Amino acid sequence: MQNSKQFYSLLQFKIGLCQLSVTADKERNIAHARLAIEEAAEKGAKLVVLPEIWNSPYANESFPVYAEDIDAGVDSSPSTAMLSEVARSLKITIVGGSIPERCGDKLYNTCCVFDTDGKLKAKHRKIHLFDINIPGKITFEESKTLTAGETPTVVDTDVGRIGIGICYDIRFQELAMLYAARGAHLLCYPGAFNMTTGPLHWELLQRARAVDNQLYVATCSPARDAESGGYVAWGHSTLVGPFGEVLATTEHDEATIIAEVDYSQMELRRTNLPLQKQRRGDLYSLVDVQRLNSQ
Ligand SMILES: NC(=O)CCC(=O)C(=O)O
Repeated sequence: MQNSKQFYSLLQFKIGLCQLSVTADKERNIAHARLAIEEAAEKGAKLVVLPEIWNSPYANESFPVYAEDIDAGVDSSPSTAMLSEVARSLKITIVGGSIPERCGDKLYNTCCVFDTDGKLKAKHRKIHLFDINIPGKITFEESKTLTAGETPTVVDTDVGRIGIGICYDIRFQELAMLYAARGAHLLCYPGAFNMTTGPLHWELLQRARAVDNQLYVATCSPARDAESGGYVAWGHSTLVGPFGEVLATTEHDEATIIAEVDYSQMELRRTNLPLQKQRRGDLYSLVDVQRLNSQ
């Protein structure tokens, strides 16, 4: 594995995926997320992942109301202040799901990663906005309120090199390939798939990203809320291993998954099936794909 031991200390560790219930009460959501993180850490998790949009309802009307100015510091961002504080006090790494972020006159769907000192290590703004129209089933346009991020995010942490995507980002295999090429061990996708595409695509996409790139994939969804009349999330937060195997998953209710990540499995699978060496870059490359797509 590329330069692995140079920057992270844990080859094997427990990951916690907190599939949280989310309400319209932001203060409650923050306190609730904190309790779930503490519970996961108590059970031994060294890395905790939260869902997409965990401090606010997932709705275009809510994003501007719940948005926080992350760059302006802890006073203007109670959600990230909590994440930073809890990461520092528990000495864990947190992939902080996502929250609506305000920056100037723009809004983003943003994931913050905190290290064991509580420092903000990375900020990923969702690159591919979720604009979908399946008549009679689901219509949603994130682009009505949100702006797309411009930067892929790979971050070195105590628990390995992590590539970050948010929900719809998982549909774009080139992003995962780029992360793998940059030496990521684990891809984390906080995500809130829906009741139409979720049953068919959610697990399929995770397993595809994992097996194609021979690395770990972790996803974390909000728990399903079918009563409030808002967006209904599919749930099913999951950890997939580098052989495409589902290592841990759950249904749609609130739950915390604790599961084991072991990077030696990546080495094993890459030895079993040396895809990176066998790839015929002389016959095809991402540059060719981009060129053909734009013709
Ligand atoms: N929040 C999202 O990006 C949802 C993505 C989704 O449901 C899909 O089908 O893709």
